[in-house]
Amino acid sequence: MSQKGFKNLEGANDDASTLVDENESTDLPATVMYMPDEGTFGNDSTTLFEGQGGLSSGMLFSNKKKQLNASIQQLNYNENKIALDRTINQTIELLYELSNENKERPIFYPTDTEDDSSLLLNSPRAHLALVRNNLTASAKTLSKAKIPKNVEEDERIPEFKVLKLSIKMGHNNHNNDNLVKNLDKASLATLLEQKLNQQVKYLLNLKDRVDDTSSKVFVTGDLNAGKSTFCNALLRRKVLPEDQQPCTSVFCEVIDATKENKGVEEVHAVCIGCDYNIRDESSYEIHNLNELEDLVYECDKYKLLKVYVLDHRSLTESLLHNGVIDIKLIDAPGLNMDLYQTTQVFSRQEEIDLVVFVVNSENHFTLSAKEFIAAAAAEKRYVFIVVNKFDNINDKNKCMSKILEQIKSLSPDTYKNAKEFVHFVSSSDALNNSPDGGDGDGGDGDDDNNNHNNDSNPDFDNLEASLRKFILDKRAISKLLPAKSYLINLLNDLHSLSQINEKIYVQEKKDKLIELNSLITPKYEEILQLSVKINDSINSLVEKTCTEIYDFTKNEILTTVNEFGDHQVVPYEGLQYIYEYAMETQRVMIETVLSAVSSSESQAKNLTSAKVEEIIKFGKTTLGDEFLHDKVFKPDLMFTRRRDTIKKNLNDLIEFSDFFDPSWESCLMWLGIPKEFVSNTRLQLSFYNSSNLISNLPSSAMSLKNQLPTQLTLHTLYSSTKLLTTGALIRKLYSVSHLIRPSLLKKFAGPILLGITGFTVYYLVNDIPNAFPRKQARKIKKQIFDMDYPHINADRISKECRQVLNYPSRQVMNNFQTTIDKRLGEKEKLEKCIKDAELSSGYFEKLLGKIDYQMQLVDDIDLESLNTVD
Ligand SMILES: Nc1nc2c(ncn2[C@@H]2O[C@H](COP(=O)(O)OP(=O)(O)OP(=O)(O)O)[C@@H](O)[C@H]2O)c(=O)[nH]1
Repeated sequence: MSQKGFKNLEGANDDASTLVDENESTDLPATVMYMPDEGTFGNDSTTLFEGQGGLSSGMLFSNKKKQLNASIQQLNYNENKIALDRTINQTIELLYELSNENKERPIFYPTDTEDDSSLLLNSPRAHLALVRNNLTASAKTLSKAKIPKNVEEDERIPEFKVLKLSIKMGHNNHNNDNLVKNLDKASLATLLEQKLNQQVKYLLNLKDRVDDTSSKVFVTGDLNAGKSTFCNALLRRKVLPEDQQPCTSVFCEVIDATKENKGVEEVHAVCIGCDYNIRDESSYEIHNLNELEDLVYECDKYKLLKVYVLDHRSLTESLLHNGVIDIKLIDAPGLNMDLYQTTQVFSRQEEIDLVVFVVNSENHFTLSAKEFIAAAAAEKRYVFIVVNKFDNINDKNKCMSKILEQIKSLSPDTYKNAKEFVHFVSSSDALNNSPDGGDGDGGDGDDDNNNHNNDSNPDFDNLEASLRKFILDKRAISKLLPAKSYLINLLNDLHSLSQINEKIYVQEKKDKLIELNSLITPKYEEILQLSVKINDSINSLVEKTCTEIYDFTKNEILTTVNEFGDHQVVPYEGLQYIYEYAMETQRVMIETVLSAVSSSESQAKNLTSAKVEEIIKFGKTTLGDEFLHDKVFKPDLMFTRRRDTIKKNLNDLIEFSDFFDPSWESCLMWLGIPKEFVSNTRLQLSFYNSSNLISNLPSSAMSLKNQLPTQLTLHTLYSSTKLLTTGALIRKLYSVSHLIRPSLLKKFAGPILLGITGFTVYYLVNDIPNAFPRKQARKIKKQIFDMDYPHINADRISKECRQVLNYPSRQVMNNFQTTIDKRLGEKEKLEKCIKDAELSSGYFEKLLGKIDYQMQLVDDIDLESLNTVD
């Protein structure tokens, strides 16, 4: 034995009564040891070494060797127990870890069911498949797997042994697979969470079971199969009530009274809801053994009956009182009693070491029996099968082969070791053939006294011997193997689950990355770029439109104002209506300005409407269905506010001087000179205004003489189609001045002056209809320019248009933003998915490593080979 193996024992909660440490390995253990080969017990070795008892040295050596072997086996047992304990703890850690992962990122649970018909009858999954086979109405209506036929075996969805999810508790749920299949990932994750928690509890129970020095033998079977009779036959006493009618409906745990109840035979009835504690009498009711007949029916009151009995047979005969380990026999209610009881029987499995299944040889296996054996065998590997009431069978060989055939598919290991594990017996005969016919207490209390003749029931003796051998001798197998098998199954399930998840997440990461890079990111970037482009286009469209509106409004007002004064705006009715004429002229001029503004507004309105449509079209063509246009544009509501304050701000006071506007130009026009001519000479005549004359005359005085023409007549002035130059005109005036003498002047001055005055007055009065509009136009124009009216209105109209255009623009851009947000959301979601998939695949990869390590550890626990010294 390795040093390491001994170290492992340190600090462990070992079976202290049988543990031998390194220093003591040469000494024999002080306790009684069962000698498997002989079926006897060795005494204190020191006595043997001292030669007391009169044994020969050869015998002493042989005894010592056996005791050493027994000690080594015990050490092996303890070492294995510690290794199992440790693996259970570490597996619990793995379960916690998995459960936390499941909370963070739901674990994928495969739900497709496999085509069971492909399973070999003896394959590891065959028994469960068989159970399912039987559960469905017909073997042919098995749910077909969704997996394609050509998928490799290793890619098939595994059949979980331990982590199989079920929606309803209980075993008889026909539609469970289908129900589970239809669940979504989150619901499956919740179910898995519950399952993982259950497994933690189960493992903790398993640990208790491994640490528990006693062995619990669970006797179950179909209703009325003879379970109680079988237990009684093992005790060689009628302790448990037997009846032709189903009777046992409460679990009865038969315990050796010598060890646990100070040798007092009695029943401790544990009520439903109470936790049994032998030292706390309030946790149970005490009854006599003979009351058991009534107590077993009280399933509504009691959950467990602890039956303390004394077995006075020898240590080598008694199973209960064997001197090696405490054995507890649990007589369970019949499986098909009712659903609740059956479920209870199933759930008690987790706290038992060995299952003895009693089947009525007349009926063979029922459906629930098959299901129970399959489930028990999956966990415990070996199931004892007692085919009872064999005395009633005529064709015993036929019955045997039929039953063995069925066991073959239910528990392959049991079938392989049928000699050890399958027994055809008659419990009633065994009980009735005992010396006192099963009525007494079975012996005189002498442990080493073998007074009874059991040869009359070799089959039952054989069964009893096998049971003893398995529980006592092969304790490592009977006690620890179920725990090991369970761990292997659980770790296998965890391995399958992790492997599937790792594969799925690696694939998911790959798929999602492809989706991200080829679809989502380009789509997101496309919409982003499009949004920038559309934003620019819309902005420039709005800008262009507003500038256009500003320009034409300003232009419209300016043109209108500039045209004032060129002609009368209202008909002139005569001097007597001069004031009305003035008022009307002023009003019409202002109205004209206002109508120019108004026409600009309606033009702006039309243009804005067209541009609003254009902007919406932008949105529709670029965003398609994603563009939500829920606002209706109403152009009529534009420019409904008070337009301007021109009337208020204009000085409309009419002055006397407003009616007179003398000028050469107007005078000439009044005289009937064509307008074109007047406007062409306007510039030249402006030279003769006083300021020009003052500044220009002195400098050009010297050259004047040379410039004067030789002839200048008014006729020339009127008839010439050619414009007279200023110089020519002055020269002509100068030459005429030579002809005018003072006497002549004196004679003509008066009438000329009178004529001029009369002409002037006449001109002024007649020019009123033109002079007033001209002057008024100048006045209004000046005021309009002073108040910056064209700009203010152009600005106002274009601003309102901008505001209106901003609505659809904003709507389009908001829609873009919504789409961008949506795409970004999709992108981020996918990125999170990828990250999660990466984390999950990494997590499962690591977990697989840990599970593999644990599996290796469990695999290394060697329960079957025996270490001995030669
Ligand atoms: N012929 C014959 N009858 C038996 C044998 N074992 C049990 N019986 C009878 O079968 C009947 C039922 O036996 P029980 O031991 O009460 O059966 P059970 O399985 O404990 O019954 P429940 O616990 O109520 O399900 C009794 O009348 C027994 O006498 C046997 O080996 N041979």
